Amino acid sequence: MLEQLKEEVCKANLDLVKHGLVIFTWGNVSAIDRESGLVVIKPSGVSYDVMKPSDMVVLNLNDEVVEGSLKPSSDAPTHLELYRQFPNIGGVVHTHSEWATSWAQAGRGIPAVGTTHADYFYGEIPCTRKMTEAEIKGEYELETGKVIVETFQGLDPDMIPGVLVNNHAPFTWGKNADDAVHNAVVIEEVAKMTFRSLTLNPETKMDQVLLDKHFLRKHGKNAYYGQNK
Ligand SMILES: O=C(CO)[C@@H](O)[C@H](O)COP(=O)(O)O
Repeated sequence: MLEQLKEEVCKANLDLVKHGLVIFTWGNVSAIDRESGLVVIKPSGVSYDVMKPSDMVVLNLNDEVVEGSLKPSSDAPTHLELYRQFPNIGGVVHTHSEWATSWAQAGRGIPAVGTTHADYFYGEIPCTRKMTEAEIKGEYELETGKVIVETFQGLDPDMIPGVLVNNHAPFTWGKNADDAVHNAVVIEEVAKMTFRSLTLNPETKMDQVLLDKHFLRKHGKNAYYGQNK
């Protein structure tokens, strides 16, 4: 099981490069085996050019390395906090993709103004609040995870599978690593298109009925916004 998950996570990390979402060693992808509670994540600082499945690092949800000789991604504490608090997710992605990072650095959430967005995110993709000095000076990556979870109080992470971390960059998630990468590609595309739409027409908005139509058609009748399931 873990060997297959290492293959999947390694491929997902390499797919970030394929989709043009990362350069150098930026970004990271992980996945969790919910049965064992073990998380497989990219090693820190390793070039994608030489990355292979056996380089992946295995952690438990207490952030302890249980397998692997390399250092886990520096963002591992953020991934782990999301797995602890969002029980339905199976994969997490972090990138510094250009357009989504621009919205994050501006401290703005991405509003839903089109059906491309609505097919994947049921409403605005939120931006977290600024982190406090204490949070930044503390266990920064863990605190980053906590501020993401705080941002989703009253929101359903299964219906909005992504977030912009203020002054930082996007995180996305999904049912597995591949799904999380898919959402990372989409958040970058809607970041680009929404910026252009608002530049052309700052007043543009999307009716709730159209948002409902597109999201509910793709994700089923039980999906609803702003309530706990
Ligand atoms: O967010 C960041 C840096 O701000 C990360 O995306 C790093 O760029 C990748 O770190 P590793 O996963 O290689 O530790």
